[in-house]
Formats: sequence, C-alpha cells, structure tokens
Amino acid sequence: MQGLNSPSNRKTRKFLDFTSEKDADLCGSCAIDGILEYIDTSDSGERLDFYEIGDFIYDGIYIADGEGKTLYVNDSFLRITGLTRETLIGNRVQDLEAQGVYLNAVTPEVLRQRRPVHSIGESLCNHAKMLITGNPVFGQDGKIKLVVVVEREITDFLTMKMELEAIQKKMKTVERGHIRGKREVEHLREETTSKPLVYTSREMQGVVDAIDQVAGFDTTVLIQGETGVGKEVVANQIHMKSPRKDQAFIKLNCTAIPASLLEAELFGYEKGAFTGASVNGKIGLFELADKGTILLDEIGDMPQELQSKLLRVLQEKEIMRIGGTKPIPLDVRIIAATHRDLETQVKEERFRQDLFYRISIFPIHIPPLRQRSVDLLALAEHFLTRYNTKYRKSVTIGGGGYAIMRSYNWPGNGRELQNIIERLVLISPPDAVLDENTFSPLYSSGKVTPIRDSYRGLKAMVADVERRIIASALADGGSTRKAADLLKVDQSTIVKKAKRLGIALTVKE
Ligand SMILES: Nc1ncnc2c1ncn2[C@@H]1O[C@H](COP(=O)(O)OP(=O)(O)OP(=O)(O)O)[C@@H](O)[C@H]1O
Repeated sequence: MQGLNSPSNRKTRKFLDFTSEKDADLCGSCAIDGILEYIDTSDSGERLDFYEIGDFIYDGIYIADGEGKTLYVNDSFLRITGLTRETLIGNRVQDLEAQGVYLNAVTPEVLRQRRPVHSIGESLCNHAKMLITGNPVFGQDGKIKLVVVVEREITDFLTMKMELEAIQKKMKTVERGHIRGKREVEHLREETTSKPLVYTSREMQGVVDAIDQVAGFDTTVLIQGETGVGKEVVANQIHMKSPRKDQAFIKLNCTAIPASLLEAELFGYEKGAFTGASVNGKIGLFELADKGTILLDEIGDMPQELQSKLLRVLQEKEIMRIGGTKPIPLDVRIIAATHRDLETQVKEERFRQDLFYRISIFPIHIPPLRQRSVDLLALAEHFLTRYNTKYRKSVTIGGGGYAIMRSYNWPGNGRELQNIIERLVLISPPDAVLDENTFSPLYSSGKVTPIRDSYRGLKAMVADVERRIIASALADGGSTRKAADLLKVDQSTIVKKAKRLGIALTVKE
C-alpha cells in the first residue's frame, strides 16, 4: 500500500509545500504545525522524520487528503481504534464508513463544513470512547489539501468523571447530613437556652450558688430531684455559664429510647455494623456533643451494660463506635440527672457503684415545688406571661387562686404547673381571673397526696385535707349521693362542704 505512511517514501515526502509565511498562517488551526520533514536530534546527529515522531504521540493521529483518502495513521490511532494500517491506508473514509469500519467519522464532515469539527465517538472494535477533533488544512488555492484528525481516548477519563461524580454526590449527602446535624444541634440549643431558671426561694438560691461554683469547671455534675422540678433547666444553666456555652448542649433521655438502641444513639456506629444499620453509619450523641456538654437525663434508668461503657468514656475520655476499631477522643462535659435515689439504686445493685462515685462528684439537689411556695407564685406568673403572650390574652390569677394552688401538692412540679397554666389560659376568656373555683378541679384529679411541707395553720391545713377527701370521693363516686355513701355522711353535707371549700360541683347531684 503506497501512501505517505509507506516506508519507501517516509523520509522523502512532505505533506504540503508551504513556503511562505502566509501559507503557514493558513495552517494556524492545524494540529500538526507547519511542515516538518525532519527533526534534528542535535546530540546524536540522528534525524527523526514526522512519521516516527507521530508514533510517540499518545493521542491518535489520522490524516486524510482532500478527498478523504487515508494517508497516515500513527500507532496510537491503531491502538485506540483497534484497526490496522492495512485496513485504512489508501482507502477513502467514506468507503470505510460504508463498509461499517467507521461510524460517524469526522473527516467527511470536515470536508463538507470546511471547518474544524469536534465529536465524541466510540471505537466499533473495542468500544473505547474517544474525543475526536478534525481540522482542515487548506492549500494556496483555498482547497482542502489535508484533514488532520486527532483522537483522544477518554474511556479512563469518563470512568474517572463518573467516579468523581459519585464521590461528589456522596460528599453532598454527607454535607447535607452534617448541615442537618448542625441545624439539629442549633435547634436543641435554642430550645434549651431560651429557658430561664425562675425562682425567688432561698432553696433555689442555694441551687444557683452551686451552679455558679461548678459551671466554670469540667466537673461531672449529678442533678437530682423529682420529675418536672427543673433538672434540665439547671443543667442548661451550668452549660450556659461554662466556657462551653457556644458549643453544643445535647440532651439524651435514657428512658425515652429502647435499651437496644441506646448504645447506638450514644456512641454511633460504623456502616454495616449490624443488620438494619444505615449504610453510611451514624454519628453518636457523644460525638455530636464534642467540645460541648451532654445531659444524660434519667441516668438511673440506664441499662447496666451501658453503665460500664459510660464509665469507660468518663475514664478514658474517648468512645468507640459500634463496629468501630479506632477509639475516638472526646472533649465532652457530662451532666447526669435523675429523679431516682441513686444511692438506693446502688444498694439494690441496679446502678454501678463505681459509676455512681464517678458522676456524683458534685451533686445538686432540687427541692420539690411544694416546698417552695414562693417559687410557685413566681413560676405561675412566669408561665402566665408566657401563655398570655402566646394566646394573646390578659388572664390573671386572683381571688383564692393562689391559696388553692399553694395547698396542692404539685407531684409533677414545674412541668405540671406549666401545663395547667397553659391549659387554663387557652380555655379562659381573654380577661379571665383564675380563682379558687378555676383551680378546684386540681383536687379531683386523684393525684393529690398529703401535704407535709407547709405549715400554714391547722384550720387551713385541715380544710385542705377535707377538700381533697371530698374531691376524691366526688371523682370516684361520680355524684354527690355516691360521694356521701363513700364518706358515710348525708348528701347535703357533701353539697355544703363542697361549696364552702370551693369545690366546683361538676358531678351529678
Ligand atoms: N425553676 C424553673 N424555672 C423555669 N422553668 C421551670 C422551672 N422548673 C420547671 N420549669 C419548667 O418545667 C418544665 C420541666 O422542667 P425540666 O424538664 O427541667 O424538668 P426535669 O426535672 O428535667 O424533668 P424530668 O425529670 O421529667 O426530666 C420545663 O418546661 C421547664 O421550663
């Protein structure tokens, strides 16, 4: 096969005889710059012709004449396309296309459009993907003398691109998760930091003094007190008065999550750590709280197995994710809270003694609301303001309202008071005055327990007890007649006493 590529004319032929600068300019867009007959390798004195150089080029080079007849292909072109020189040299690209050797070749397009053409193609032999650029080379007469085609294999590049896209997608998912995590932390922080500690009592002043003493240090604090007494509010005060105040404050209620999930929630897990685990793994609350504070609420209810792991975290200051192999160092301040008597729990071997000692370095006890009647008033006012604002009302407490509230036991403490005030503000007319009649249903709630803590005079205290007994009988009996039967008195006595004691008779006569 005779052509530019044939060995016999390799060292003697030129592509085109561009002699003037003007002619060279015509070739400005051409992949092969100008006419290179030989290149001197000055050190060795050897001379390489263009064809030999072409075989050192990584991209495939294909050159056709103005009719589309193949004149030259380099080795890379053969490698990329999987074709042979014998198939190509001397043959017209249009014929090769017709024979199915090529599909959508750019050379006929370059000849037709008389300008550079770019395309992405695929080798029919080995399905390699190619980026193809065809350039026309014009002669002095303005006719196309050559078409120079450069083919760059992009299979690897496309694979890399796909891999990169997959990685970018994954990164976006992680980023979204991270942002969501950050938002959750923000939300949690806002929710809790917006809660002030309301008090006027000496007892709570003692609690606030303790907060001030310990807040600045990383000491573990154990907050004890009945349910709803404000343990979380106190924990938040400690965090907000500590150098960690701008970091996360994470709260975990150990009873709110099934024991089987608690470990994963606290420590997180690596991907595929167990059946049902998220494929991306999960960051635990300890890690989320890094540099900040974590409140382990209801620690007295933490499963024993987890108590040992928590002890390790406190000692080693690092955690291990479930299914993980590398410990993760942590800088977290731990505050524990419980409504249980942990010492009794320890005696009954339901709580680890060593963990108890570890977390009770600085205990804070919050007395129940029934022992702090001045706080009851301050808190009631605080909640009234909050819910009047929320429901756009001006409800007040008056008449015997406060007196009757003070005589109640408040087993649910601040939380119960808050719920009752919200409910009353919501259902009352805008300017309502909440008096003893409004609060008397408290006494038919069945939750009332004996008052031990406030001596307010025998008469008032006996009246309280009497009020509770009658309210309870009315609630259980469902009518004044049945209440009278239960208490072995006349029905008229029940009616008279209820009226005197401020019990609303919502039950049947
Ligand atoms: N002294 C207080 N000042 C302000 N809000 C209070 C106070 N005491 C209780 N509360 C309110 O009562 C509700 C319950 O408080 P908190 O969650 O802190 O109680 P807790 O002791 O942690 O309860 P639990 O034992 O059920 O976890 C909260 O809405 C809180 O705002």
